[in-house]
Amino acid sequence: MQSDLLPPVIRIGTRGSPLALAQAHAVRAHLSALPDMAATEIEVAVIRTSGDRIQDRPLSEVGGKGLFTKEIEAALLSGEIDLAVHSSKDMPTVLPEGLELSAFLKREDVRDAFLSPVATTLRELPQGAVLGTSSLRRRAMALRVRPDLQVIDFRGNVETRLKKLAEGVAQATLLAKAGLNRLGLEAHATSLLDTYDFLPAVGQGAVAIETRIDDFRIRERVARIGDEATGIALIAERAFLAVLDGSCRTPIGGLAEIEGEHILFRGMVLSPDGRRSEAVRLEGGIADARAIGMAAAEELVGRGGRTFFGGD
Ligand SMILES: NCc1[nH]cc(CCC(=O)O)c1CC(=O)O
Repeated sequence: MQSDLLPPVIRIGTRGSPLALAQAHAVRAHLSALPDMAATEIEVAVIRTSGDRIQDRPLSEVGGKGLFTKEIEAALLSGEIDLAVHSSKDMPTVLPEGLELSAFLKREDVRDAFLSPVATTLRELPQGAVLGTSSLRRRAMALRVRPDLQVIDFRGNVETRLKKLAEGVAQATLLAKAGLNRLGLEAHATSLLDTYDFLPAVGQGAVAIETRIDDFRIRERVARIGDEATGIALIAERAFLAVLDGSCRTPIGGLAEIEGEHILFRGMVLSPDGRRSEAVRLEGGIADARAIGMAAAEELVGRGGRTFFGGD
């Protein structure tokens, strides 16, 4: 079984933000607990991405999701690193040839958190209050229930956004509860948004592990630390997103919930101002996860037609 042996050192590639590092270290801890990893040293290698460099423009204008993954995926393909750890929600649906998402850690809280020094919930914010968020989905979802809010762009990592909120740049912001939890900052959440009012982003709360498809030794280890229900949910959600992704400027929410052999999928597309929205809900068996995600998206495309997807 010589060929199954790992090199003495393997490298995990990640972005350098505190959240990304926390996620990479969580994967490292899971891997090093595997019985046959005792003799392998696992390093965490920080890779700076274009998304980290571009700080002055809204990301939706400069090219979206791939910006946070391009350099990391190049390092993975070249063998500089052996696996990459990402927030699933930041991953494009199409990966470079030769790479795959082999596993997901057990999903954290999927909900968005509401953070504000002046109100307990989104609904209780004063009339015309300023909400800081750079997410098209959060903007549209918030405006759907509070059309009076003034939404301003709020870039930067989680800590930067908390600082801006403390400085009064905005009266409220929205952040993934999962990210706050992983950073030990959960006490900053004022309240949590119910997924029935406010659908999370596809993949929210799930840490993805990307590997080279032909690297069987690494894939086999990574598969052993993956959570099966999370993987099934992500198949449905990413299939949903892949059908809709034609327009990455469309606000989209999507969530699959797994209960034993059963899957419940809910999805929504919105106009950027939140005035129009279309929701879908489909359920079935987990074996049909991909088909359910795709069917949900096709249903929305059929109903929304040109209104939401690139039409005028
Ligand atoms: N876009 C940044 C990003 N990517 C993943 C998370 C949170 C962690 C997760 O969803 O797993 C965040 C921060 C946020 O949206 O609050």
